[in-house]
Amino acid sequence: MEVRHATNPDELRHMSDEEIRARFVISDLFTPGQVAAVYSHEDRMVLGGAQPTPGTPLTLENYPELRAEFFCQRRELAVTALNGTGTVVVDGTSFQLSDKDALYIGRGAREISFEASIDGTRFFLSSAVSDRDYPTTLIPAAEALTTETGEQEHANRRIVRKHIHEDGVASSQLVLGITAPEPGNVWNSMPPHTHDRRTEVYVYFDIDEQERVFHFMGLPGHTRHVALKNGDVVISPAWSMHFGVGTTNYSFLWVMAGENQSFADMDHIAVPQI
Ligand SMILES: O=C(O)C(=O)C[C@H](O)C(=O)CO
Repeated sequence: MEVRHATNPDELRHMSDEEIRARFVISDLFTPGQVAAVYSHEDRMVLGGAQPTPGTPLTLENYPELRAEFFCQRRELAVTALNGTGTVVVDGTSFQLSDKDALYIGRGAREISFEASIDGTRFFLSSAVSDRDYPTTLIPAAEALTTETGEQEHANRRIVRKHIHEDGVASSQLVLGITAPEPGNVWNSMPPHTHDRRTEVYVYFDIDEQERVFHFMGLPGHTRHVALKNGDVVISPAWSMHFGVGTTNYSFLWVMAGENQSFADMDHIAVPQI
């Protein structure tokens, strides 16, 4: 498993475009027939992708970097179907996931495998260290806590769906949801914000091959951007703003881990300060 180190905000200003991508962007999580994972020292999150081909299940391995007896020995894990339909089997119990459903898997689960019902099914994996055993629970997209935010005149009207959150399925650290700008709207997470108590990771998806999302990061007054394609992941350290604009409509999964689980605990940055 690749290991990514944590970053000091002062470093970002001096990093080349290539160094920024190498530190914060993960572009190769989804390969047919494989599970891939990256360990980030930002709040010790593990981010992964599983893309099984129908008829050939994949198993989550116990990566040596974890120095654990099994992956979830000290960790909780969220598995989200970005696209497609499939089954996640946890210690012999099967959970059916379709488009944008999430499965919370509590600490202590030993055997985890992924099966696809259709070609192109992609499961995104996000994991954080857990201090308790919470029950494994399926959160269908239709049961996510759904709110609408933003304004058409700012091209940022969007639907925010919260799957794992403070008032929903219990977890130790993970908070997870999926946001989709409404048709004709392209900006996300505006006005920008930081939350010094949590790392946040975005996965952009539902994007055609010829389109891109430009994702901004950094401190107010010192932003950098990365151009992202379908399935790309970007890590935002707790100190970093995180917002983006697409050349088209798109969806993104966001997942946080850290000191607290309070979605509202954020510091907004006014647009002129960006
Ligand atoms: O579009 C939005 O606004 C979001 O989805 C915000 C993310 O959930 C986020 O960055 C929470 O910190």
